[in-house]
Amino acid sequence: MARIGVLGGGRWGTALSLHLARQGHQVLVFDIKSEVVESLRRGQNPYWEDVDTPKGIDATTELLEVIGFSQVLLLALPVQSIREALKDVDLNGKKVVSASKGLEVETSLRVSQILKEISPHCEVMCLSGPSFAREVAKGLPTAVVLAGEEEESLRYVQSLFFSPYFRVYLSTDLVGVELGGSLKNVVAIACGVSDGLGFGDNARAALITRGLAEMVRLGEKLGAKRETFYGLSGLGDLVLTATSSQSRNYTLGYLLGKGHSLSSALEKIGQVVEGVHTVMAVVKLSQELDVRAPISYAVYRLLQGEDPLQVAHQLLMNPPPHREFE
Ligand SMILES: NC(=O)c1ccc[n+]([C@@H]2O[C@H](COP(=O)([O-])OP(=O)(O)OC[C@H]3O[C@@H](n4cnc5c(N)ncnc54)[C@H](O)[C@@H]3O)[C@@H](O)[C@H]2O)c1
Ligand SMILES: O=P(O)(O)OC[C@H](O)CO
Repeated sequence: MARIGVLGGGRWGTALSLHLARQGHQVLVFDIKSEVVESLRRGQNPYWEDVDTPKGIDATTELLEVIGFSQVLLLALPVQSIREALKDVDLNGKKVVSASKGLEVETSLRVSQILKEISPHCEVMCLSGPSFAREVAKGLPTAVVLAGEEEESLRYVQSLFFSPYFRVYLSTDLVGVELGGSLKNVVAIACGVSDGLGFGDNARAALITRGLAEMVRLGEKLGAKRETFYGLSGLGDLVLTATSSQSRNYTLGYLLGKGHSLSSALEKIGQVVEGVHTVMAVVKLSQELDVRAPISYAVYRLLQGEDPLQVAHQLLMNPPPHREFE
């Protein structure tokens, strides 16, 4: 049994807390929203009425209380809030497992890089893969990957999460696992737009495949291993997110394709949509590194308010015919 602090009592932080408490761990959740904290303190999860909340979960609005309590810290905050939220705390010597998926807009950094800037001697791992919060909360079968640099820590954290319905595979490609979970959100927006425009199943399959190629091109330039993108945190999460109306990123794209403005789509969803921010960093990185990223550029232009049909036609028509792999 371990003491696990969870930073962020949103859907993902809560689903993982439910799972960890069911494994017999003691969980303390931190969130800025008092209604989330109060609900967890009453023994009720704030999001899913049909999911029982096991004993072993407490919650607080005091960040330092969670840091002091935890043997392992699980980070499930929206990526753009991480630096500000953690700027005054000392995470040196802590094992931090990031479950957030995205890049920081200002710096284009991954979560592990942000954490290392804040506390250079913390040990960061990343838990990622195809995993909708609601399904994990309900205890439905899920497989994810845990990446990090220290074999012993990976095995320890794997043992904390592992259960018959929550399989955790290990990887030493931290860069690739973080990038897979971040970049797939942008491709999922594109697939949602395509479906919203009524382009059909062929178009979505093409976008997923060419989107994966785009993720690999950028990922390799940033130091990731190609094979990681064909695993759970890459293709696995891309397929899940780009084909399901449970995904906020896909839904955002779908609403844009149906003619909603960005602000009205975001308001309708009312939860964090990481791809909206990550695409800014992706466009900047692909320019700096001279990587072809037509799908990400198309998403970027859409989010600037350009007409979805026009952007889609340009995406399809602009590139001259070329080989599939070159
Ligand atoms: N929901 C999923 O299915 C899922 C699955 C895997 C990964 N993720 C990732 O998890 C991260 C969080 O997503 P979510 O679905 O939980 O979002 P959410 O919109 O459900 O909740 C976000 C939570 O973060 C809290 N928060 C925001 N800023 C904060 C701060 N400074 N301090 C403390 N709390 C703060 C909010 O109060 C809210 O409770 C994202 O990076 C997302 O990509 C989500
Ligand atoms: O709802 P989304 O689009 O943020 O996706 C959630 C998870 O990343 C799925 O693995």
